[in-house]
Amino acid sequence: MKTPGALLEAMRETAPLVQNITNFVSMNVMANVLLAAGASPAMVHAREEAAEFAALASALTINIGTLSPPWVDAMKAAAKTASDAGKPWVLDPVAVGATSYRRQTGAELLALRPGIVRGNASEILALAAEGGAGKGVDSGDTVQTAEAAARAIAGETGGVVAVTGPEDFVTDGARVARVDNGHALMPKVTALGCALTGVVAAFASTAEDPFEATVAALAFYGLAGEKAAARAEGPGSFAVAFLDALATVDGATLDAGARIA
Ligand SMILES: Nc1ncnc2c1ncn2[C@@H]1O[C@H](COP(=O)(O)OP(=O)(O)O)[C@@H](O)[C@H]1O
Ligand SMILES: Cc1ncsc1CCOP(=O)(O)O
Ligand SMILES: [Mg+2]
Repeated sequence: MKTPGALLEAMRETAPLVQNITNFVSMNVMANVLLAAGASPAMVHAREEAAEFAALASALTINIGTLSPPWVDAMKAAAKTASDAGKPWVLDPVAVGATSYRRQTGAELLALRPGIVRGNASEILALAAEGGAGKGVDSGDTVQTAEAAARAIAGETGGVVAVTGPEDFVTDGARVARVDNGHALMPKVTALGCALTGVVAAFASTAEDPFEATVAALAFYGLAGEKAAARAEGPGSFAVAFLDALATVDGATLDAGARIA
């Protein structure tokens, strides 16, 4: 078993190319977060090229935050290419419970068996068809309430499911972990969940075990949030300090600061 810090260093050594089919809100934030963390982001979503690009990338993220039919076609084609090539793809089911179109698309993407799903508690509940009290993109449920839903999704996909919030929960159906890093300012900056999904993909692209990769990515991200909050006066200065912290946290710092149970 590798430590979270070793997985961070391994990711940085290759600076993996992470393709993101993501929402308009998140594109800039996510690209900057991935660069600061040590990966190489590319936002490529056109139906005409998304699958071709997925063959080049080391990992793929699919985010339904601002979906529309041509994008969903591209998501499915890219997901299939990544799966066929044995590359990790991570689903971020943004606001999946809000509308019937999102519920249907979420179910179709889940049927393509993402290696990792990362969402907030309301999204994981809705993706498992267990309701959820989401308010648009924001969670209205506790992480604990969504643990059974996460296990059910992992059983369905054979992959890893991460539920994020004040304390994150990760399962692959057999193993479970809880990550207690993070700060309450994180949900006050838009797209930090989306950007986290990219960081999870980056870790997964260079780790052998997607469960360990997910846990390490969550601890890294949460620890950077804690370090940024110590310097911030509010969400604005936090957002800037967070990028700096992502670039500054190294393997040894991560192993010393990770709170994983
Ligand atoms: N109240 C909180 N305290 C500490 N960390 C949090 C809190 N809420 C969210 N986080 C962290 O923020 C990051 C994004 O998670 P989350 O807000 O659940 O995603 P989303 O933006 O998709 O809803 C994760 O690293 C999570 O651990
Ligand atoms: C505000 C908003 N609206 C559609 S997608 C999006 C961004 C959601 O980002 P996150 O899930 O990381 O909070
Ligand atoms: Mg989100």
